[in-house]
Amino acid sequence: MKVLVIGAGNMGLTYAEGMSKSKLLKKKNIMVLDSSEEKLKELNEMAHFDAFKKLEECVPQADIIFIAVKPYHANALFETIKPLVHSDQILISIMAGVTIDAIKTHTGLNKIVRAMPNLPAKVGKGLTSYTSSKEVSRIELLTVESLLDTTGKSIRVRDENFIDASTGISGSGPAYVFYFMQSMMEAALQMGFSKEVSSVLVSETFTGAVELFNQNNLSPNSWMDRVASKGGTTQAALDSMDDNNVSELIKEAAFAAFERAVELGKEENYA
Ligand SMILES: NC(=O)C1=CN([C@@H]2O[C@H](COP(=O)(O)OP(=O)(O)OC[C@H]3O[C@@H](n4cnc5c(N)ncnc54)[C@H](OP(=O)(O)O)[C@@H]3O)[C@@H](O)[C@H]2O)C=CC1
Ligand SMILES: O=C(O)[C@@H]1CCC=N1
Repeated sequence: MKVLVIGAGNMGLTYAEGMSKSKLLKKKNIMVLDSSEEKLKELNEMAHFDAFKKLEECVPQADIIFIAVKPYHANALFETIKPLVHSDQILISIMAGVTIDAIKTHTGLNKIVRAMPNLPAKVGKGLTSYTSSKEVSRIELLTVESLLDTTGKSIRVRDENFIDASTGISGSGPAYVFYFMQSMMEAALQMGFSKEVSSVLVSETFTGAVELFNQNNLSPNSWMDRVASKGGTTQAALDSMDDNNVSELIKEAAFAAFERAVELGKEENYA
């Protein structure tokens, strides 16, 4: 089996590296293509897969084509690969918003997997949701799943609406966590801690809290209760968040990402 990754940015390169480390595929069976000259130079220096510049040299020999370019590059790319593809190929897209129907129409392919990963894939802690067109067989889906799992965990969802929804939760979600971390680090700096100490205070707090959550069967609300003493410091912070409607604002933000994913799919030029 040969896999071609098109677009060697944050996510594409992460998947190519995940697949190569997993030993699922030999080096000669992982092909990576990027349009940027600078990126190609980097790719050529990496020993664990073959780098390509021209689509015609790699698209026809791929069994699985993994598309990891930005949505606004999708249409131009689809147009160029259309004459090079053949109906047995499976196309996996991780592009936000780009629908299975649009991919079918613009590439002529029918075996489509739409997936939504997230950036922790870079350290093997990614979460990828995926769904597929009916033309992808069960056995093919198992192969796809094993490829997605090379960067962390995967979850199969019922339909594309849940891909857009998971974009609002897990796909964009790491940025919400970083937003929270950034604010806490700024508060620590204002309290007089150095940058280094602020960073340790905040990152260890996040790591520890997530570890507690993962190792037990309690809801975040129950954990909040265990941190907060009646009339104490945590309650003062939680009251301040409630007074400022922070919970509702976070939900609104997640829905804004979800709605943007749906909207991107309708625009079809993904601008
Ligand atoms: N970043 C994230 O956290 C997540 C991203 N995604 C999705 O993943 C996709 C990729 O995002 P990300 O990795 O961040 O993007 P990047 O910009 O990091 O990577 C995309 C790469 O593709 C190259 N490229 C553009 N057009 C073509 C083309 N026609 N042929 C080959 N290569 C091309 C780009 O080159 P150049 O820079 O020269 O344009 C760039 O190197 C997006 O569609 C996004 O929606 C999904 C979940 C999470
Ligand atoms: O911001 C974006 O559109 C992409 C999809 C999810 C994360 N990054």
